[in-house]
Amino acid sequence: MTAMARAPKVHLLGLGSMGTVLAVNLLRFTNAAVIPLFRSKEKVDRFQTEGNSTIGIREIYDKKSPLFTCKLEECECPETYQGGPIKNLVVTTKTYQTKDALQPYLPYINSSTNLILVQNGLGVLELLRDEIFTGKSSRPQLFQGVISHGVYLEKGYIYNHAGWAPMKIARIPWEETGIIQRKKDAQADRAENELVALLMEQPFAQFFGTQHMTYQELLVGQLYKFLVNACINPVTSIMDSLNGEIVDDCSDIFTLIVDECLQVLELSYSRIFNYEDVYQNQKEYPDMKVKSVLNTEHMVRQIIEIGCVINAKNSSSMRQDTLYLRDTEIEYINGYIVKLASRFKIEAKTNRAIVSLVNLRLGLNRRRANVGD
Ligand SMILES: NC(=O)C1=CN([C@@H]2O[C@H](COP(=O)(O)OP(=O)(O)OC[C@H]3O[C@@H](n4cnc5c(N)ncnc54)[C@H](OP(=O)(O)O)[C@@H]3O)[C@@H](O)[C@H]2O)C=CC1
Ligand SMILES: CC(C)(CO)C(=O)C(=O)O
Repeated sequence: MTAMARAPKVHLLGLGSMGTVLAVNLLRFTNAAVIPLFRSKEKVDRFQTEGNSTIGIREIYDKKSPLFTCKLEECECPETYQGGPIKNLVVTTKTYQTKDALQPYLPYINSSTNLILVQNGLGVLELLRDEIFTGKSSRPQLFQGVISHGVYLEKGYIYNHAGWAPMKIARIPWEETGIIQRKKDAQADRAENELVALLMEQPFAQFFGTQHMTYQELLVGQLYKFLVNACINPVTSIMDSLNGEIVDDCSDIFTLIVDECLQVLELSYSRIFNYEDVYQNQKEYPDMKVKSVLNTEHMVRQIIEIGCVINAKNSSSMRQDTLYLRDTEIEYINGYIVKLASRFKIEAKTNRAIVSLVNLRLGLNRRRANVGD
């Protein structure tokens, strides 16, 4: 039986920018049922009454594109959820919201649940392993989505899809020892796993740009995307700018940030940075370029291209947080480098300064909102 025939149910935790772009595209291009899990009954009621249970995406990267809207037939929150075990769970909350958001649904997540994290940054895997899913036998099937689409709120439940870029997906191993996967491991997921099959189903995969791969390939993509976020997100927040506005003058600060991040990441992800030396020409494993991709000069060019050119009209997710006076993901991005560096007994002064400046920007915005400027 194909995924199309079964109409998979996808529960979605985090109906914000990323959640909405995924939900709208899943509903447009597959037969999946998407069920958002809201924070509270009050949020469900507001969505149903003020929002008429409708979400929308305006693809502003394509001037001719109409507004795509979808009505969500079912939605839940911790007070109302009475369903059985959850089969497919997409987590699109901010990283720092993950633990609280998952907590009410833990009784419904088991070893048959497919749980995919679609988030920026690093550090959530450790959180899930050490603080949430501590019992090994009941851990869900875990996947990661590394997403480069740029999306921000227009108003209500309508979001602007400002930059189109692919989403890479792979199974995450729960243990460090499993980080190098064989090509046939990924092929098995594509054939047998409902969530992977759904996300790779055509025409969804083509329109949304999903690419499925082994974990080590995803990890290179994740570190790459991490470097994009370590530059674009804090710098646009500190400067309070759209991504495209900093295009001409950002390469110096980006070089400082990337150089320091790479020094620290190389220490922690040595198996990935040494992959080419060990696995080159081993047919069971994918060929992968690491050192020619994850180096400062190449990355700074790529970050400017993805962050400031393709996503020129985007207001980064961290800048959105500082504008709406919400906590930011800085501890899972530049702050993660600071913590990792201290584990290796080295200093990460540039990233430490970046963390302080983002916190200063958020503090200043909150103060202005409270006492005026
Ligand atoms: N926006 C972008 O362009 C991109 C974002 N990303 C990454 O994707 C992830 C999501 O970001 P983004 O979509 O921008 O974030 P948003 O803030 O737009 O969305 C997060 C959503 O999670 C919901 N949420 C938070 N806590 C809970 C909870 N306890 N229960 C239920 N829902 C909850 C929020 O609802 P509530 O209103 O109740 O707080 C909100 O709707 C982040 O890691 C981000 O870095 C990646 C690429 C691009
Ligand atoms: C789209 C991009 C790269 C930059 O805006 C992003 O990931 C974000 O805003 O968090």
